[in-house]
Amino acid sequence: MVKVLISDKMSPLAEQTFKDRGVDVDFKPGMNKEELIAVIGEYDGLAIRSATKVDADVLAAAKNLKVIGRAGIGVDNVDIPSATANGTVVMNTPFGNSTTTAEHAISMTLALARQIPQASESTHKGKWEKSRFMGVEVTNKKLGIIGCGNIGALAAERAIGLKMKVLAFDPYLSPERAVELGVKKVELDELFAEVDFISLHTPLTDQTRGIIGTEAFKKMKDGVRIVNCARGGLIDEAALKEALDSGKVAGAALDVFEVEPAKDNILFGHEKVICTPHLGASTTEAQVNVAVQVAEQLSDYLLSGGVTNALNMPSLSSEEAPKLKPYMELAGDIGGFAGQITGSSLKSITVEYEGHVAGLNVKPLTAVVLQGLLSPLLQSVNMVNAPVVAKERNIDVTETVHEREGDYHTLIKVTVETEKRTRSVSGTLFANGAPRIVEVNGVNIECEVDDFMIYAVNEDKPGFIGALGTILGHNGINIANFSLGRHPEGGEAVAVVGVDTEISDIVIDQLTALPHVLTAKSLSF
Ligand SMILES: NC(=O)C1=CN([C@@H]2O[C@H](COP(=O)(O)OP(=O)(O)OC[C@H]3O[C@@H](n4cnc5c(N)ncnc54)[C@H](O)[C@@H]3O)[C@@H](O)[C@H]2O)C=CC1
Ligand SMILES: O=C(O)CCC(=O)C(=O)O
Repeated sequence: MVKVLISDKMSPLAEQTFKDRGVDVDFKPGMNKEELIAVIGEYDGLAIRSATKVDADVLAAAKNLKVIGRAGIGVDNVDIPSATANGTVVMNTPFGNSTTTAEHAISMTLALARQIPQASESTHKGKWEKSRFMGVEVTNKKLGIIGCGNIGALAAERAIGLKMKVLAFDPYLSPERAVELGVKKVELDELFAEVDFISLHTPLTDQTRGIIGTEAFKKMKDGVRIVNCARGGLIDEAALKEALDSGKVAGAALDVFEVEPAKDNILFGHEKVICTPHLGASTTEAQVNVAVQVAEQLSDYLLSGGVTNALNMPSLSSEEAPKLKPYMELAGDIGGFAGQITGSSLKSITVEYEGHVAGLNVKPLTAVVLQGLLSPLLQSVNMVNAPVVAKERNIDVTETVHEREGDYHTLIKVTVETEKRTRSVSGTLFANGAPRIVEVNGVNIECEVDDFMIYAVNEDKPGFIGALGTILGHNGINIANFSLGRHPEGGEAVAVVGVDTEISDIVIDQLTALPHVLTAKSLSF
């Protein structure tokens, strides 16, 4: 039975959803790093919110961890490159809390405009300070949205409903989408120069870290108000304090902080700052959404191989997963075959899909081909990290889909180009779903894939098969399958032999020493 750990506070519906799906689940929120490291090895899945930090140390201990699910959007608390290297899929729930977070940003904007938290505190103290809390209207004011994705767009729509004029800076926002939303797409400097309110909605990345800092404040209108319900590191907090003290910024509403949990912060106690403790996603509705979604996504992956909302792997629905299963085996076999017969450094890999397979979701198959191909050459390659590993090594990967049927009703062909030459391996599935290799380097063959195999290329001259059988016999090696093919008579011939035991280097040397043998290799699957 697969086992999952929920290591952050989460709606009880997450635990219930796992149990309903037949997944063994432990709910242990509040563990420190050492406690997590001590137990993580037991689990196949990990469901988290933002408190659990899944760093390289945790992942190094996570020997069985196949999937991490973030019940929420931001995954900056997960070391995705280390997870990828570990073969661990990282998923989030990208829409479950977006409405709630957009509503929080709008609430913070209005609270900032009318100083509601400060006025509330003063009134509770019996001060009745009517003249101290003079506010500003938001109607007809300009709001600058930085990051106009899911939440930014929802916030923009709501601000337009409040009769604000919305400007948006987002390099990935298309002009058409801007028109559809009713926002003016602008460059960042124009946004800074024009707006009365700024609301941040980007992820925290190397490009967005400190996007609001000393230089940005210089470009803003005096009396600007800033709302951050995205991530703490987007604003340089020391620079914000200076801008608030100087009066450049009239107020800031912060849900997120550079260091969280924020128990101590230079902005705490500032009369122009209102704060919430990372409550952007904290509504009953959002927490039910993300808890159920994360439990469903993790269960799907662990039980059926379905991949939804993964950040480091192509998506694969639960309906597609069983259809792809036999192809996964075939793709791994073809990739493994091509990788083992390829000696020198890879320049490019082309994966072609023809016939039935071309109608399926081939992205995960390409990942498995790459895993098979790269595994003989590199250590620690898995289906999740194989595309990244190929890219890091400047290997061009091309995926081509031909809807037409060729000689086979379904075919995967892998062509590998190295510095020295080009090789290819093709395979099909028989009606019973059994994988068959049907072509190697342009030579038609037909062989099953056994655990141990010999691949030999020889000049097509009489006597080779007998000599090969003799060597294997003398070494006590039983032949399970034998497939032969050749280029036009007298050219190169290919022999692929399935055997019952692993082939030693000594046997390979004996085969290579045979007259007319050009190559002999031991393969294992
Ligand atoms: N306070 C809270 O509790 C919550 C905070 N969040 C935060 O909100 C962020 C946004 O969430 P979504 O809108 O769902 O993400 P999203 O991915 O839909 O949108 C992010 C947008 O930022 C844009 N972007 C990326 N780099 C940019 C840059 N350098 N400059 C300007 N725009 C850039 C992207 O093009 C994208 O459109 C999340 O990454 C998360 O950090 C999300 C949920 C709850
Ligand atoms: O889980 C939470 O409360 C925080 C949500 C959040 O920041 C996110 O989804 O990115």
